Amino acid sequence: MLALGKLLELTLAGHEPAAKIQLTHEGARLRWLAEGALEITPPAASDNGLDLLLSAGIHGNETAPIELLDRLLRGIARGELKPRARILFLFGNPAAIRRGERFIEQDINRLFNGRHEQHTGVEAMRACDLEHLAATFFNNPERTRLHYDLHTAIRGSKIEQFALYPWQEGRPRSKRELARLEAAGIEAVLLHNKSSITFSAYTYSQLGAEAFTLELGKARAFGQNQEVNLQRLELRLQQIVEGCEPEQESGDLQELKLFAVAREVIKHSDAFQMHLPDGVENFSELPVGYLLAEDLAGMRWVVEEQGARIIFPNPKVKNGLRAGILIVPAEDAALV
Ligand SMILES: O=C(O)CCC(=O)N[C@@H](CCC(=O)O)C(=O)O
Ligand SMILES: [Zn+2]
Repeated sequence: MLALGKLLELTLAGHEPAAKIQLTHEGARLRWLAEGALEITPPAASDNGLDLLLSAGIHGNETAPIELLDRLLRGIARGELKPRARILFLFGNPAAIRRGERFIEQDINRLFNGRHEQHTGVEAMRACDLEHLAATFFNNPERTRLHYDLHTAIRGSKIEQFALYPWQEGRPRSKRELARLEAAGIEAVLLHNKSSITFSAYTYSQLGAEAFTLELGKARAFGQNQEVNLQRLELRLQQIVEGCEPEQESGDLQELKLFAVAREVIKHSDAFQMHLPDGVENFSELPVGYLLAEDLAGMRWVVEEQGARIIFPNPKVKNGLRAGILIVPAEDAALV
């Protein structure tokens, strides 16, 4: 196998490879760009015009997606997977991956769309670097641009694998991309309804990519991801890499559940309290009238929406950040 196929090993060791460029027997080029960043260029004659950004480890303890990207990259470096797309592999937060922690100083997935400029430290610098790497990769608007930012969640979930679809004023959602996610085993999609400061929101709104955050199960340490079943996603990613996806069968998205954001719960102060049991799962339903959270000055979040569910409840986030999202089923999402 080509040594650059061991990007994860290099990243975990904090090593820079001696040779930055290597070629497979078939002529695909692997180029190391920076820590945790490797670009694949297919032979010109096979290039199908897709630019595919695959990122994982934006949160350092979310290891199942990191292992998945490692397998894909090794397959390419061994010549078993023959890429027809340009690909950028990114391990998002190397310092946090090495420690096995969500972040070192602050959540890097709240520092995109320029937010890093207001901060200092390891995550702010890395978010700036990731924006540049992604912008340089997606620099040709004539090519098709697709970004999957792969995550696992802090807690268990009633719906194990789901996607979050960023928002941009006036931009329609792609039915084709939703069908692709459905074929990859994704069970539900949450449609954001305002701009955000996550990595996928940046590539979607600033770089014109179709972009998704994918939540794939519960976060566990390296080597302990047997319960995270990534088979369908892995197969679909292999097919996208090789440009051999089966024709999109269904147009009706029968199996895919769509949700919309009803409200984001923002933690304003240290007085913030969330009234949920410790082990509550993502997508748990909450009845109308339920007192979900309280904060200073008598601020209260009471559920008013029929069919409301909670995802990502986390009262430990820093003040000013999202401590949970109240979602509702979305029936009439505009898709093209
Ligand atoms: O499990 C949790 O509480 C958080 C899981 C997670 O990291 N989710 C992403 C979602 C990003 C998005 O909204 O697209 C995050 O919070 O960064
Ligand atoms: Zn995450």
